[in-house]
Amino acid sequence: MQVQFKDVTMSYGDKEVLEKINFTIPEGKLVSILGPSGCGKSTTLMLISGLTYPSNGQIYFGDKEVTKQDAVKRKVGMVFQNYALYPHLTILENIMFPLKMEKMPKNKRKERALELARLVQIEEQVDKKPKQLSGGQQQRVAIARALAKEPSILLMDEPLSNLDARLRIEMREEIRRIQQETGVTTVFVTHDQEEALSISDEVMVLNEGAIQQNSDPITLYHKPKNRFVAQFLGTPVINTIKVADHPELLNRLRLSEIMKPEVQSIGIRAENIKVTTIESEALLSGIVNHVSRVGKDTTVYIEVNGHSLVATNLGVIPEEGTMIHITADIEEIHLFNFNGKVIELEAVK
Ligand SMILES: Nc1ncnc2c1ncn2[C@@H]1O[C@H](COP(=O)(O)OP(=O)(O)OP(=O)(O)O)[C@@H](O)[C@H]1O
Repeated sequence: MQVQFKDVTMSYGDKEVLEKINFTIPEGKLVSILGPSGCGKSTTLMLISGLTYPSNGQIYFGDKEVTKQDAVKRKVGMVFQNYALYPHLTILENIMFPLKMEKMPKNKRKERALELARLVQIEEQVDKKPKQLSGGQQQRVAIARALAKEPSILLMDEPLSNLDARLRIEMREEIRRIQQETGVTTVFVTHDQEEALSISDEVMVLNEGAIQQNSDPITLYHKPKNRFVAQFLGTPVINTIKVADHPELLNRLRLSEIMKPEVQSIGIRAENIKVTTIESEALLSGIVNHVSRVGKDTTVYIEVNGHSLVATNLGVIPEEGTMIHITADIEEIHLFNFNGKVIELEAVK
């Protein structure tokens, strides 16, 4: 089911949490809502579920307006961080529970629950109680239960937060597989950028009550629309260099005279910094402050006029204390204006 928000505002008392947001979640896709703590991710999910209603604006499921429709009628499935399984029921009974509420005949609901147990690969555990299962297995049960009623939309609120690092990676792949097998439109809330980028068809980045960008993961990473998105995605954090601190940059980037006053800072990701031996070709020159080697990864910290830049993919490993000249392909350099918005490269050519 397609979900659409039209000018949706949400306030708690005087506090405006979402301000006139507009987006469409296409049918059958997995869309992540990503953003820092308190940006309104869970609120957006609650508005989709119908557990809360917006202060203003409209919400549509397909062509039908559901803005003030009761949560039960919307038929959404929900999965939470804490699994919320019934401890006294077996795994099978947990999965069957929503079907029992719907008064589905017992043999049919057992058949459906077993089918879902197979889908989430928990069929060996169906006679156990939740506490006999690992966190990852319990989350599989919670997903099966949420899918039992064939929901119009599956909503997941930080479903992997309680799992350890390795299990998180395994379960996010599982969520992707289950979503693709069932084709259910899924909205996945997370504050973990890697999680969002790895499993989503589209990622919606929220901050301060506004959608910063809504794109597929590759576009989001390589073509951020503003400095917030550029800095929120990627490890290490993108290098941002203020033009005022390095006025030589504007000439070295060969920007047109019209554009020069527009550029407040530039961003270059650590993996896009390259070394050049030709000083005149360099964007900046600096002293290698520190070289850190962890396993296969080498991170180089370069001090340029009192500011530290990070490079991760230099090819050569420079010696600490030496001077190096650095550059980057023009396509990999992000130009930000004084409002933090990206200036499109086409505009400066
Ligand atoms: N029922 C409520 N009453 C008042 N304020 C609320 C209520 N629910 C949420 N808020 C506030 O709205 C803002 C957004 O909350 P929300 O839970 O949507 O954020 P979030 O992005 O999901 O954050 P987190 O990642 O920390 O869970 C926060 O400042 C929060 O304190």
